[in-house]
Amino acid sequence: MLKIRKLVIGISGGVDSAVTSLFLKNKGYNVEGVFMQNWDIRDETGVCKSDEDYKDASVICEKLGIPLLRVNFVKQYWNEVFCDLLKEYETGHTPNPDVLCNRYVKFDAFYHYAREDLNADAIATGHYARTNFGPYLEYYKPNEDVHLLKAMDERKDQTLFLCQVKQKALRKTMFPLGNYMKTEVKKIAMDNGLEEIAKKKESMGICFIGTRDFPNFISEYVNNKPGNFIDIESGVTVGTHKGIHQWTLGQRSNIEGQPIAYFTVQKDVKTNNIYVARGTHHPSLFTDLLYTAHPHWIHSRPPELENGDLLECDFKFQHVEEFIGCQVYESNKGLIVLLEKTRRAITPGQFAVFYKGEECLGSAKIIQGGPSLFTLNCGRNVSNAWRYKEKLFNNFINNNERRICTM
Ligand SMILES: Nc1ncnc2c1ncn2[C@@H]1O[C@H](COP(=O)(O)OP(=O)(O)OP(=O)(O)O)[C@@H](O)[C@H]1O
Repeated sequence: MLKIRKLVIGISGGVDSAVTSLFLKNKGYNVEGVFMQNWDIRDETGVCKSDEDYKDASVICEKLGIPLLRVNFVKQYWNEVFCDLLKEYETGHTPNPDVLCNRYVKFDAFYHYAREDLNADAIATGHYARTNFGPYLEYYKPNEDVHLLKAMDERKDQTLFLCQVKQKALRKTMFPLGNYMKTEVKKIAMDNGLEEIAKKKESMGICFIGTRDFPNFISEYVNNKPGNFIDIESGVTVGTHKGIHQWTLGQRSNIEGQPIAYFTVQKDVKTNNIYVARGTHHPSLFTDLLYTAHPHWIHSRPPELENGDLLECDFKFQHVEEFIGCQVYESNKGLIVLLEKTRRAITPGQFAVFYKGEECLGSAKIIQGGPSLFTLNCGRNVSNAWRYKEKLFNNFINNNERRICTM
């Protein structure tokens, strides 16, 4: 067990951290709140959402009798999260800033600030996640590493966003909401004088965009480089666009003057061309293979990989989607992941997140999707195409080539 003389909680002004604070206060901890300011640019209406959230955080803390500090992490957010985001968009990828914000800001800058500047023994957040050290670190072991576990509320589970967090901070973090359903949390807030906070609209999407549409926002930071939309089947140019950073894989490409619904399939950074396909279920959008960069394992490298075997586990790369079984093979450039079923729009820049049962093992950034059903089917019938790909994969594994294969 960890002796806790002081605990610092991240208070965002939302219902989850409000109820987390209430729980901690009721348990008698010496609690101090920190509101992190990660972004200080006003949106086009002159509003800085951070000011409104800080006001709510102050109301919560006043009600619960918790001192609150407003701490500026704008520099860390800009350098570690936003610059990476711009770089990713410039190279045609679609990043996940929430994952990086957790890794570099909440579970690094904030953690170190709490530990070193505020002398806290541990931190707490309102994330829906669990660890094997327990919601209040009651099973903390000084000589053991911690495992990250899914939340009880599977719909709200936020382990996907915590998939790059480092051991050091995770070992000393409490997630008091891990065993609660979101509906229960809202009810607790309502029953404890936090009605206004409970009714507050949940923040959706990337916090700093404000009410602007995404293409307008991103064009303020990334230079437009016009290119063509090319029909992947016919090779015919069907329209033009202002830049590959404005489009993401699987997204409907609203091509001017085109009555047909086209969807983004592939981007070519060299030519700025975007390949599009007709219909949201077009086979060029589906693959069951992907390549990633080097992984980050939350606890330790899985024993299967240590032994040079395939790791069988579950995969997910978006919060809303279902888990899917997969086989993971490690190469010297990263991971090669073969999915049990095809998945739509495997998007470079997003994180492939791996689970075994209730445990989130870790994650790796997707570099590239494998050949699509459309590519495989060119000149072959479907079952032949599957056999062909299986052969490629098996050859690859059997030859134990320690390089990324380019199929
Ligand atoms: N600006 C912030 N300042 C301090 N802590 C924060 C801030 N933003 C998020 N957090 C912490 O991270 C947790 C998860 O935040 P996130 O925005 O991902 O989820 P959320 O469900 O909207 O949380 P909440 O309802 O508390 O706003 C919060 O509960 C809080 O503890």
